[in-house]
Amino acid sequence: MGMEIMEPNTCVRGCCTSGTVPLHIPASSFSLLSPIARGSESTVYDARVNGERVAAKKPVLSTSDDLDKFHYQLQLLCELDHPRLAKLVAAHARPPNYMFFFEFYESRNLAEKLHVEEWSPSIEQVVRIACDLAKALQYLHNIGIVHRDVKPANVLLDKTLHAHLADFGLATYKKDLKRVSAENWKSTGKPTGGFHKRNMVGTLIYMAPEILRKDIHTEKSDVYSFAISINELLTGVVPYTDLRAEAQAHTVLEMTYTEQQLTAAVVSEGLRPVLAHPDSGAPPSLLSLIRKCWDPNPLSRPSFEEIVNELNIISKQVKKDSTLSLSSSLDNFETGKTDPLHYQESLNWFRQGEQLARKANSDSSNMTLWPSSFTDSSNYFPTLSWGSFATCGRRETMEDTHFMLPQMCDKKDVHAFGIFDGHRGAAAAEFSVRALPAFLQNSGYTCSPAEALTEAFVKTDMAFRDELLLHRKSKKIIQKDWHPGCTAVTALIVRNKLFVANAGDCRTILSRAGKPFAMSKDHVASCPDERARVVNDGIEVKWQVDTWRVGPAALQVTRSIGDDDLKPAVTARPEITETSLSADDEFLVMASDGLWDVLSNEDVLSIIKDTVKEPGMCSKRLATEAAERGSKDNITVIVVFLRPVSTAERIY
Ligand SMILES: Nc1ncnc2c1ncn2[C@@H]1O[C@H](COP(=O)(O)OP(=O)(O)OP(=O)(O)O)[C@@H](O)[C@H]1O
Ligand SMILES: [Mn+2]
Ligand SMILES: [Mn+2]
Repeated sequence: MGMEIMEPNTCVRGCCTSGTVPLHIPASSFSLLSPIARGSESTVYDARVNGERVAAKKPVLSTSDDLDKFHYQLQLLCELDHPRLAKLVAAHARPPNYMFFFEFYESRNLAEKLHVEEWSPSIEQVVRIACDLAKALQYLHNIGIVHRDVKPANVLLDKTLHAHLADFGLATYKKDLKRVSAENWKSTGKPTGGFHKRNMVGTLIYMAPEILRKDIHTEKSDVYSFAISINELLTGVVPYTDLRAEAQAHTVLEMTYTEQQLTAAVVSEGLRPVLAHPDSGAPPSLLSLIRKCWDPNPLSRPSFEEIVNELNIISKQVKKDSTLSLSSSLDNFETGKTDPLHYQESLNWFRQGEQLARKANSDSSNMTLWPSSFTDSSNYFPTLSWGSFATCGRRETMEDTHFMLPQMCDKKDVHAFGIFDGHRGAAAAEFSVRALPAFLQNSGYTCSPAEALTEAFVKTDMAFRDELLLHRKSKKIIQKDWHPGCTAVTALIVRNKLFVANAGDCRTILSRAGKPFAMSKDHVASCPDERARVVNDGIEVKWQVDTWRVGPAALQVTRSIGDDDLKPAVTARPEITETSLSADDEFLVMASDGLWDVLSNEDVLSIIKDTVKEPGMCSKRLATEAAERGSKDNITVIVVFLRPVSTAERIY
């Protein structure tokens, strides 16, 4: 910044000196613009010094103790010179203005980057930031300084996303800490209350157990905070707040730990934040390093010298892996876009489901789908005609999908129909519409129709979630907290038997002797049984806005395919109903909730009664009616006539 130094370059007391940093720049050379951050002990401003952008940190100085601290910090800052530390470029250390001026780091602090911007760094970026931080701390420790406030909010990122450790408000020479403690022990035989207050500093969730136990801060306490911070960087989750994580964090939330309870759990029960999952793509060596660094025993934690060495090895490994996986993922990936932000949309989920379906059905030649032993023999056989209609309605995007497989596998008495209603995107619905019929067929060679339906739902759900995980790992999906799902209903007719499998709030009804006969029940959180089941499986159900909703995602349905943030409570296991068809059964209507939101079962029957008896026309008429009655959702309808429709009836 090439600033002129005015001699003597000292603070007002003469205790701080520097050969390179001007310590009393004239008031005319700087201006404070807007505040960036307001802490309890200081305010940080966006500022200019000689026209250049800097961050001005103006401490609150209300007591002489505060003034002493300012001088202590300035002395310390004047000694620092390392590229991975926030750089002091000037100071004003004379009344009436006491201020530090730092080089400005454009990409904000790591906490904001993660939790406000929802940045999801690649493993390479994580390792690089970990290296930056470790080097900064290694340097500090080598010159006898402990930082005592290592946390993402004190890690500043520059334009290139390199990290700079900042905030030396609590940094101190180790020798000073030792001296304080020795004095205290000598005079009273025991640390005093005031001593506790002064020394138990930092931010609770990043504090090592020994600090929580009110021991002296050592280099190894910084190592602990470093580990908590790096894990936060890997997971994107603020320590102890993850609603979705199981086990440990769960208990924290459910019991709404107070600070005291959290302290007790960290100190005596060894509670730690949930470690990043290996599926996140984090190399096991990095995870094991984090675990070593947050060991309860400070002496078992590695030093920063060891950490830097280990990170260098990990970094090389990660670079090698990423060049390998990049080339292979490009091979497999045929769509044109290369911007990772668009991967998620450009993934073709229909094709993903289809490819899987092909794999599932590789060796099924000369096997029979549901031999007659699976269904009772009866003289009645329905005569089918079918049609469908699907509309986006007032929504901008279509997240419903459906399939119709009459005469499945060329069996003229086996038919399957299904509707999927996607939420949080169409991915799950697109995947399932291709995968589920394939799984159904595959299980149909060995299982009963009801078992095959259950298997098809469960396997589709698992396959979809595996697929998601895979793409998250390969970074084709980088959006955090994207947990697409879909509800699903499938009707399977095997000879004279009708089986309906349902998970969610699509619905299937039968017109039986002129009356609606429900073949499925809506799985929504407003249904007490379902609500109790979900709560029992560990996910909270709360009344929000207008209805009962499940988990942080505030889902209304209680069963679905996908939604991996709510598994296993929001199960993909369908409820299955079965019935024997007879001459009383006129038609079957299946539809997504866009229809049922505004039409009752009775409405649907009476509309069909008034419509030309052609299933495609009936479906369209129902959807149009629902749209006219104000449905705001996507609407998909399948109508299947189960009896021959006379020409007269057809024309109406
Ligand atoms: N050099 C800088 N460039 C850009 N932003 C900065 C810089 N220094 C500080 N900030 C911003 O101001 C925030 C507060 O800075 P700092 O941590 O130094 O202050 P503090 O008052 O000690 O905060 P606290 O004690 O609450 O952690 C940082 O998290 C960062 O967002
Ligand atoms: Mn800070
Ligand atoms: Mn601070």
